[in-house]
Amino acid sequence: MTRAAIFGAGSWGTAFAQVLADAGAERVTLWARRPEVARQVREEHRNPDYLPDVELGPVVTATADPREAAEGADLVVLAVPSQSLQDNLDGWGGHLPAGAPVVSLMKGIELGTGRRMSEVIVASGIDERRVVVVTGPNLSREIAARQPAASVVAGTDHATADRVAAAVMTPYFRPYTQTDVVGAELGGAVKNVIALAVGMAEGLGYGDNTKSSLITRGLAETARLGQALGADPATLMGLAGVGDLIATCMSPLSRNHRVGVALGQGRTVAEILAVPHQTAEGVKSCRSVVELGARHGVEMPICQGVSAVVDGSVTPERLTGELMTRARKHERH
Ligand SMILES: NC(=O)c1ccc[n+]([C@@H]2O[C@H](COP(=O)([O-])OP(=O)(O)OC[C@H]3O[C@@H](n4cnc5c(N)ncnc54)[C@H](O)[C@@H]3O)[C@@H](O)[C@H]2O)c1
Ligand SMILES: O=P(O)(O)OC[C@H](O)CO
Repeated sequence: MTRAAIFGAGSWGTAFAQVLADAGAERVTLWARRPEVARQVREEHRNPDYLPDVELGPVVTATADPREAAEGADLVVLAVPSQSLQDNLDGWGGHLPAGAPVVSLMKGIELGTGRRMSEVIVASGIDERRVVVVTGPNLSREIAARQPAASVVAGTDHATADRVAAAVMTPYFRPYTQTDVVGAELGGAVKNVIALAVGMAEGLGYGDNTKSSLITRGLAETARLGQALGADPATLMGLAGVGDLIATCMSPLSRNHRVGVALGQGRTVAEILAVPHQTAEGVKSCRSVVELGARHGVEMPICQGVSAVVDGSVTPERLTGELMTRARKHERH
């Protein structure tokens, strides 16, 4: 039976704790940065800041001490904001148990380096074969409500991915194993940026034709980046690509979608982020995705446009005009 340590007690870390518990884990320990969150999970079996309506079972506990969280764990899960991963690993990476699979739930690209989260983890000294990525159309509130969903469990070592898949399978959470870590991570990171664009379209008052066009052309950008980085195109046609893109772009539960709507309604990033909110990875990763694309000669006009709106150099209205008046081209190019 699994003894899991989850680093990051936000929406997804907490919902994933419930998945592991429902899949039969013996113990799930959440590491929370704030002692108050750890106390509430431990004593009240709730995480009011992130999943207020969810009662966590007795198997789920929490601590603010990373050493205590990691002690005796045979499965490690990382669920902190992507841009904080390196700092976090610098702080407590040394406590992670040797040999345990390390699961990344994060969907972002590191600013400045263009690294995927698995690359950050491997660079910290963890063997690549231990690293597994769980990604797909998995909005935390729906998973926490035990609504059926499928997911991708990707690892370069299939046996490790399969072990993780077995540890998370429940009647409402269906994992599919994969060995294409690059495609799985790119799908998860780029869809957040496209969801910002789709949200902007909604905020501007546009309808489903506009959103569908952005989703489809966003997928074309993701596929081009994937091809340049060696991803399997089939991965991006699966749950980690199309699946997550649809869920994130269309759902009012998506934080990226919601930030996009606010931008489309004319609010600035500074105004939106001034209100305490949960992580919308696309706000930071839009720039790193564009830089990664540029480094590999990949044209990503929607991501570039989103990045320009986020940095305040273009308005969503102007971006619409710019995207619609680009030179005509063949659909496959
Ligand atoms: N929420 C979802 O539906 C969902 C689903 C799949 C994947 N993800 C991905 O999971 C990752 C985590 O997202 P989330 O939804 O749990 O975010 P969240 O904003 O709900 O929670 C983030 C957690 O990290 C903590 N945190 C913030 N800054 C930190 C720092 N510098 N160091 C350590 N901890 C810090 C917060 O206090 C919080 O506990 C993201 O990469 C996200 O894209 C989220
Ligand atoms: O709320 P978002 O926009 O971070 O999206 C959550 C998940 O990644 C959806 O699969």
